[in-house]
Amino acid sequence: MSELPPYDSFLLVSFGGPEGQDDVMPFLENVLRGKNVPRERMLEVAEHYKHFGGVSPINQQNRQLIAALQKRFDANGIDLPIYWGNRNWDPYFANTLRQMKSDGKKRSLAFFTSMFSSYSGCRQYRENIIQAREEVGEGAPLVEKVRMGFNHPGFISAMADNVSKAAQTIGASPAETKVLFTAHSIPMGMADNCDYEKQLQESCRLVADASGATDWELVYQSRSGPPSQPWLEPDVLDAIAEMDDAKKLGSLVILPIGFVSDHMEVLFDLDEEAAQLCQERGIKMARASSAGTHPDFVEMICGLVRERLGISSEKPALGDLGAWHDVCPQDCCLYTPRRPPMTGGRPVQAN
Ligand SMILES: C=CC1=C(C)c2cc3[nH]c(cc4nc(cc5[nH]c(cc1n2)c(C)c5CCC(=O)O)C(CCC(=O)O)=C4C)c(C)c3C=C
Ligand SMILES: [Fe+2]
Ligand SMILES: [Fe+2]
Repeated sequence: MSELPPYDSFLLVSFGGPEGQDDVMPFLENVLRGKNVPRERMLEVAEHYKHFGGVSPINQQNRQLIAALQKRFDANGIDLPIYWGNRNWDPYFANTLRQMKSDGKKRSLAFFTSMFSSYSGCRQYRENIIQAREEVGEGAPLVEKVRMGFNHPGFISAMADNVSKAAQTIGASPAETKVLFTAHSIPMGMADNCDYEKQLQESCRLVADASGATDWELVYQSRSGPPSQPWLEPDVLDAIAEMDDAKKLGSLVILPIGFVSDHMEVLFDLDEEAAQLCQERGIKMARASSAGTHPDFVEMICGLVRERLGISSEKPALGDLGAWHDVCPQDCCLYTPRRPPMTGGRPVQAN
């Protein structure tokens, strides 16, 4: 068996987003290809993007993350050039891998901008990368992801810090307010085959402990399936209304723990819809920032890279689940939709 080349590059693997009005529909066509999502939902989401000028904040946030990472790589003596590729918008994976090949890169460590394991956040990215490597052909670099960081002390402290800062803006401590953690809802057929909910529950519990929050719940947002298909619940808006009906909510902090930066879904579903609902009901609401470029989060990514480079032998993880696997098992994050997708890659392993 031939020996693997050493890691020579770092790849930020992300989702991508439109950069103007004309990009919105082609972007959404990319996102929803092969997914059982009604056309009306796609048009509804298109309106959210158009409402913000057709520009998703995600690409700019990824540029900022790369800039912050570059500084931390330099300070930590990590000598890997940083590349960036997306699933749904420019720069697409195949173009990035082509560039890496022409720069002579052979083996890359990748960070996926999803903190929790699911088909979309894990396996689908690995399939996308296999497909992109096939497109690039011989000499395309190998890509290996670092482990999931949902219980890493750096992620937990960044999230706890953001909860505390948000609570402060409404004159409370985390212990004095209700805290809702939100994550992207996914179809039950997807949730059944991965550890998404288990990791989310653990992460929320750890952030609550670290911030001193005692009254908290995990809820979901951005559901996109047809009404006939079960997705993870409760929805954030339903949860707020139900809780407030049961016992008047004085104040509320919402942390989108399932998103690593303040995406359009966060801006629309939380800063517009949830904020409006809270205003109507007289609930003091503060939305905590997602991880973004929080120094502890950036340091966490550096730590995950250092582990894989062998610079550090520690694998920090809080709570009960331990450090997640470096290499995904064969059946990791499979998705068997109730209705087969129209298109899509064959199930493959990319580690
Ligand atoms: C079948 C499942 C999903 C559908 C349908 C879906 C539609 C959809 N999603 C976005 C925007 C984003 N989705 C993101 C992440 C994400 N999406 C799903 C599942 C479906 N999305 C999952 C499981 C995840 C991973 C969650 C996570 O851990 O981050 C993101 C964030 C991407 C990132 O930060 O890299 C966005 C943005 C749209 C617009 C959409 C269409 C209606
Ligand atoms: Fe999504
Ligand atoms: Fe996985």
